[in-house]
Amino acid sequence: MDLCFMTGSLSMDTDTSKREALNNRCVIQPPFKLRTEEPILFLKPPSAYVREGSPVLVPRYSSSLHHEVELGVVIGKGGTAIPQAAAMEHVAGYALCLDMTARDVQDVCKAKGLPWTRAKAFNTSCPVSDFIPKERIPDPGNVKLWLKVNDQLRQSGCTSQMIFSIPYLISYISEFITLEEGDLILTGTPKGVSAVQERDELQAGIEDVVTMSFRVDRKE
Ligand SMILES: CC(=O)CC(=O)C(=O)O
Ligand SMILES: [Mg+2]
Repeated sequence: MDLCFMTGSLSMDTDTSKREALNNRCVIQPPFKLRTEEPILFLKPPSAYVREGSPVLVPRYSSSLHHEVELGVVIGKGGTAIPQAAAMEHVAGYALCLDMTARDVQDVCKAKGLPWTRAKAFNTSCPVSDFIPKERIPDPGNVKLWLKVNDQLRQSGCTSQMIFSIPYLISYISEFITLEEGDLILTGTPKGVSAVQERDELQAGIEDVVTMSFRVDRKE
């Protein structure tokens, strides 16, 4: 998997009418001003990926590392300006992902109008499961995700609550960033994000499709 695109800021919502209205729009229209209802995007580099067996590291500069469980969409066929109608043809499959976020740092960045790179893109900030072939999730817009910390359920939600559908996100991003095979798009997290501590055990899953676990450690 290559670059990791993240969609953020309240990416899941329970207001169906708002969701439907947004998903019917796919092209950025001039003037090129970010509308608040557009997805907020940020990037994670390949060094953010971490696989089971290796720990998630709390950055030295953070005292509030949060978990965000998310469905990741793996691009199989690249493209530019992909129409929503064709978007799913570009999907190879999925991965269960955690968008680990240094919330204290993100709050400072938000207050100062700075980018979220230090809060979201540090080493091990993107734990990922094994690749899940597309056929194993026939309806990615309606799967349940969960996350436990030390066996306590913290997050439980359904991708039907996403504000932005997967075809919309692929179309939206590819308008200005060419998507490439292996890119991973994280689609937003359900409610319940909370802080983790050194030595915590994180477990997450997608229904009966996949589970994964990670231990939290502090960078020496
Ligand atoms: C405020 C955030 O960190 C947004 C985000 O990443 C999300 O999944 O929502
Ligand atoms: Mg997130």
